[in-house]
Amino acid sequence: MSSPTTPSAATAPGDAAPEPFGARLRRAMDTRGPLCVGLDPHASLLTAWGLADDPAGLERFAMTVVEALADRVAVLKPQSAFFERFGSRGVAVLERAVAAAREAGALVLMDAKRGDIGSTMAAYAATYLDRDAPLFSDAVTVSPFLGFGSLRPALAAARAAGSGVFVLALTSNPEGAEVQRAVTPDGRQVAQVILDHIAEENAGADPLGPVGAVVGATLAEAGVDLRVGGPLLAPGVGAQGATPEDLPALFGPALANALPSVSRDVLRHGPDPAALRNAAVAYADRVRAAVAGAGKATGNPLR
Ligand SMILES: O=C(O)c1cc(=O)[nH]c(=O)n1[C@@H]1O[C@H](COP(=O)(O)O)[C@@H](O)[C@H]1O
Repeated sequence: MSSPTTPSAATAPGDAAPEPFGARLRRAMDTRGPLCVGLDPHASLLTAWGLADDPAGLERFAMTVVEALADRVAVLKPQSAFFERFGSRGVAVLERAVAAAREAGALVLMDAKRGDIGSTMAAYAATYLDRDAPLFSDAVTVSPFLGFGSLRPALAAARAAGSGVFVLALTSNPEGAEVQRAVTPDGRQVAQVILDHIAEENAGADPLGPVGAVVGATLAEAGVDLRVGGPLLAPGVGAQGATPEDLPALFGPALANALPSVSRDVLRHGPDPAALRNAAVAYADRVRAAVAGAGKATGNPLR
């Protein structure tokens, strides 16, 4: 995570077709380190940073994080709710933060967790995955609990734009299990059904498909097959108790595609940009070491 690079550029010079998200993400993870930092402007963090809990404080917070980290972390993940709570002025800050982060070379994963019937999903897709939309992002989180098929408009829009979609599968919160671990009539867990759909979407993609899964780093065990051919966003590192060292046991043969995500445990180091950077670099280094250590232990290069 040392050398500032520009993996977010979706279109290669002289090439009209956008470069697929999976290729851009793989490059970003390899060059910058496999880490996502969440941009979650909690009211308590604004206060701790000496900022007012208002749109001006929000803008200062968001831009400080973007300026400190977007030229070196692989992925920045703004959590939309923390911006939406300020209404249109908060959404305007989100637009500026997304544009500035992409400009600085980070891939922006919009954490919006959208999910609805297909025709409404198409509007969400237009919001985040249309290249001309004010909130256009490199990827967006979506919820499959109205049925995986309801996500089709987002999956199609992502492919067309060279963007990605991260589908909730096994979330980091303990309450998720009652739905996600439920067993379907064919004997699979709901989470496995979702993961199987994702794998189908990514079939044949190299190095990574555009459809990721969200798998909480807090889980004691996976209990499902995580080899979906796409990235595995792993929130829950830091404030929710998971560590980079937990990742090899949880992800097993899918470890190379894991993208751990940390929000509060990096953000609490602000507003000093150097302290924010050091916290992110330390996490990226620990993830790299955990992945490399697992590769040595198994004789598998985990690539
Ligand atoms: O999709 C997510 O990012 C997500 C999925 C999940 O299972 N658990 C989870 O915590 N998240 C998000 O990841 C972030 C975690 O923040 P911290 O606990 O502060 O690191 C929040 O923005 C959550 O909304």
